[in-house]
Amino acid sequence: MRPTQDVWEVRGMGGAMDGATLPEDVLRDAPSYTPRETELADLELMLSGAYAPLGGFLTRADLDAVASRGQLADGTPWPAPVTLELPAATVERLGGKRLVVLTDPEGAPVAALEVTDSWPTSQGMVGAGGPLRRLGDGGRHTFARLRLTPQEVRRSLPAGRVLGVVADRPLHRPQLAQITHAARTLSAHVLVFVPVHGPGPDGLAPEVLMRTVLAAGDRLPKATVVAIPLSLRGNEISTALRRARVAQAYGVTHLLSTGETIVSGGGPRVLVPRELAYDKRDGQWRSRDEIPAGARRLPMRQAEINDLLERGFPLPEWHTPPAVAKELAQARPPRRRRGLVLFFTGLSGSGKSTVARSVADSLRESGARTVTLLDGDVVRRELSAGLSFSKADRDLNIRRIGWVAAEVGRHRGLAICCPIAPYAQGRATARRMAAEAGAGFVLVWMSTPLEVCERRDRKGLYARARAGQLSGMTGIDDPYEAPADAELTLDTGALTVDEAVGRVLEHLTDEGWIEPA
Ligand SMILES: Nc1ncnc2c1ncn2[C@@H]1O[C@H](COP(=O)(O)OS(=O)(=O)O)[C@@H](OP(=O)(O)O)[C@H]1O
Ligand SMILES: Nc1ncnc2c1ncn2[C@@H]1O[C@H](COP(=O)(O)OP(=O)(O)O)[C@@H](O)[C@H]1O
Repeated sequence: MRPTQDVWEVRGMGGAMDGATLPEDVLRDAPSYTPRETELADLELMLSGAYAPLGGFLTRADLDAVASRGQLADGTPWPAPVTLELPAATVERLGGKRLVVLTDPEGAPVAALEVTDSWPTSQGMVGAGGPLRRLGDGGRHTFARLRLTPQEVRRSLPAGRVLGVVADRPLHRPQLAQITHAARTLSAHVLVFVPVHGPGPDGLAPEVLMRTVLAAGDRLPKATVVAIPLSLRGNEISTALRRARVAQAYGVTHLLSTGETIVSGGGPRVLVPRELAYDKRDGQWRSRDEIPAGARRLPMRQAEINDLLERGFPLPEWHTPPAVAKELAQARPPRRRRGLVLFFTGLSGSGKSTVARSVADSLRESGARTVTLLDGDVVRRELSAGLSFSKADRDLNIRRIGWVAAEVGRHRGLAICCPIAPYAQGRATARRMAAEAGAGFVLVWMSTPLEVCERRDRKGLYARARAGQLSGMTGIDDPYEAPADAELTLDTGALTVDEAVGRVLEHLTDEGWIEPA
C-alpha cells in the first residue's frame, strides 16, 4: 500500500470554486456560521471537487429536481440531496450580497456561501442554497497528508481500471481476500477510501480506523489510501449514491460493495463480493461453497470481535492480521482498562451523591483508574455557575457534564457523575459522547420514590416547593423522565447505603469494568 507521499506534497485543493478573491470588507460585513458536522463534511467534499460538478448547496428547485428526476434544476445529473440549514436570525442579517461565511468548529472561515434561495425548514432554521467559494486553506486535520483531492489522486493513478473500496470498518482477512481477488480479476489498482467524518459503524474514531487500514497495507495489492469526510447518514440509498458519486470523481471504475444496498447511480460498476470462508485445510480464504462444511470457518461477526476485544483476548490470526489486531487491541482495550463514565440519575434526595461518593472512595482505594467525581452541586458551582433550572439550562448542564466525563473517559479515567439529569435526551447525549470517546457508559437510576426523597428533604427544597416558594422543582412541578435504558436501578428507600454501593461495585465487577476485589 502506498500512502502516496509524492502526491500529498501538492495539496492546495484546486477546485473550480477556488480563488478567495472576495474583498475583505464584503467578508467582514457578512454574518458567519458554523454548520453542523455533516454539513461541514459535505462542504469539504464540494470544495475538494469530490462532489463535482456540484458547486454549492442545493436550492429548492434543485431538491425538487433531484427527488423527481435525479437531476439538478439545470438538468445536470445529481443523485442525492446536499443541503445546509442556517439559523433564521443569520439569514435575516444577510446584507445585499447575501453572503454568509461558513466556519469550522474553531471559527476559522472555510467558505463563503452566496444565499440565492432560502426557505423555512424547522424550529427557527432556514434551508439555504447557493454557490460556494473557498476561503482559507482548508484547516488542519489528522492524517491531513491522506486527505487527497480527486485531482491529486487521479494524477497519481496508473492507467487502467481502478477498484474503489470504502473501508468504513477495519479490514480483516476476509475483506482483504475479497479486495485482492477483485483487484486481480480486474487487473485494477486499488483505491481505499477511509471515511474520516465522525465515528464509523463500529464506533471507532476515524484516526483509529485509518491506523487499522494502514496496518493492513502490506496485505493488499498496490493501493492508494485516501481519507474522505464521507459519513453514514440519510438513508442507505442516499449514502450509497453519494459514495458512488465520490468514487467516480476520484477515478474509480469499479466499486466493491460493502453494504447491503447496491446502487451505482450511473457511476462506477458496483461489484458484489463473493461470500468467503476460511479453509482450515490449507489456511486460504475462498468461496464458502467450495469448502466442505467440516473444514469451513465463517468470518467472525462484529459482536464476536467486540466480545474478544472487551475480554482482552487477541483477535485470532486466521481472521485478522496481527498488525490490525494490535491497533484494535490498543484502541479497544479490555473493559477493565477502558475509560468509564458512571452516570447516576434520579430525583433530588434519591441518594445519588451519597452512593456516588462512597463508590468513588472505594474505587480510589483500588487505584485502577483515576477518579473524577462530578457531583451535581459541585458542578453547578464550578462548571455551570449561573445556569438556572429551566429545561434549556438543565440540558446545557448535562451536556457540559457529559462532555467533561467523556474527556475523562477518553484518557481512560473514571468519571462519576450525579446530576438529576431529568431528561432522557440529555442522558442519551452523555452516553453518545462517552461512546465516541471510546469509553464505557453505565447509567445508574436511583429510583427512590418521591415520597422517600421528600421525607429526607435534606435541603428543605421540597418543603419550599410545596409551600409555593420554589417553582420548577423536579418531581413536584418539573418533570423527571424515568430511564428505560439504565444498566442498574436502585431504590435507596429499600436499601442501605452500603447495600446500594455494593450493588454498583458488583455490577461493575460482573460486567468486567473493574477487577474483582
Ligand atoms: N428547581 C430545582 N429542581 C431540582 N433541583 C434543584 C432545584 N433548585 C435547586 N436544586 C438543587 O440543585 C441540584 C440539582 O442540580 P442538577 O445540576 O443535578 O440538576 S439538573 O441535572 O441540571 O436538572 C439538586 O441537588 P441534589 O439534591 O444533589 O440532586 C438541588 O439541591
Ligand atoms: N440507602 C441510602 N442511600 C443513599 N442515601 C440515603 C440512604 N438512606 C438514607 N439516605 C440519606 O438520603 C440523603 C440522600 O441525599 P443525596 O445523596 O445528597 O441525594 P441526591 O444527590 O440524589 O440529591 C442523604 O442524607 C443520605 O444520608
